[in-house]
Amino acid sequence: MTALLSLRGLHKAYRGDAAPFALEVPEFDLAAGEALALAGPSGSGKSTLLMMLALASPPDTAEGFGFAGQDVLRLWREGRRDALAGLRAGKIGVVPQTGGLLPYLSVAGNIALTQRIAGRPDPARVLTLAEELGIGAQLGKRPAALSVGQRQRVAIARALAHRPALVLADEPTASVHPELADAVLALLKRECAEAGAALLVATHDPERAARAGYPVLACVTHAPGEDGVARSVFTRAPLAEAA
Ligand SMILES: Nc1ncnc2c1ncn2[C@@H]1O[C@H](COP(=O)(O)OP(=O)(O)OP(=O)(O)O)[C@@H](O)[C@H]1O
Repeated sequence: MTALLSLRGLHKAYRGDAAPFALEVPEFDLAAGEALALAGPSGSGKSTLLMMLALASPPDTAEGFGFAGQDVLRLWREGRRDALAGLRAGKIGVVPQTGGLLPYLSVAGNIALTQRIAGRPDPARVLTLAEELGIGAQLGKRPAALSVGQRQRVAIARALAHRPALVLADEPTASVHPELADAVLALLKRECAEAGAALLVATHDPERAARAGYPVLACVTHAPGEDGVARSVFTRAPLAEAA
């Protein structure tokens, strides 16, 4: 199995405040089409990791950062922000923790946004995703006229609309009613599986993720040591390369 995403020796720290924090990822591979939940308590670095995987912020140091056949580390080193933005727009879908929908666009416009940015308009897919996610009747509305759970499903549809290779969801059930949370997680997993997209879901609720069928990778957290830095480590054995 070849890795879609491959991280080696990645390190990111926030030092400038009263509670310095460092994230370490010694090894981490994710295969195309694979789903995984990243679990850790609040402040353990899940969002920090997802933002690096979304190519929105660089690691401080790393030995390797490969994604979709690209050397992301080199792109950051060479300041190739255009290439990073193109990779992000074409191959990554993000479901934010809350919000993120554009209030002046309709539901249909919001879902189609990732297609527009990727340069791959596909109105039929917007309709299909909306139907599958149970928001087909809401396409003409603005986000403000939707329930919180419906908005979350619009964000999921938008993250999938341009057929990304990788979907990153940051606590996608955080603002959803507990009764709906299991369904949202299952639905996200099913939609990604059908689309062949790899999926990483950050969660502080590993039991819920496991119930929805996700393998769970829990981070190891270390309280501040003598240097005052709290550390989190996310690690996972590398994938064996296909013969
Ligand atoms: N821009 C920043 N500047 C300084 N420190 C930051 C910054 N962003 C995050 N941190 C710190 O990094 C640590 C990890 O934060 P992060 O948001 O990644 O955790 P999380 O696991 O996603 O938390 P939550 O579950 O509450 O969303 C926290 O201690 C946080 O205060």
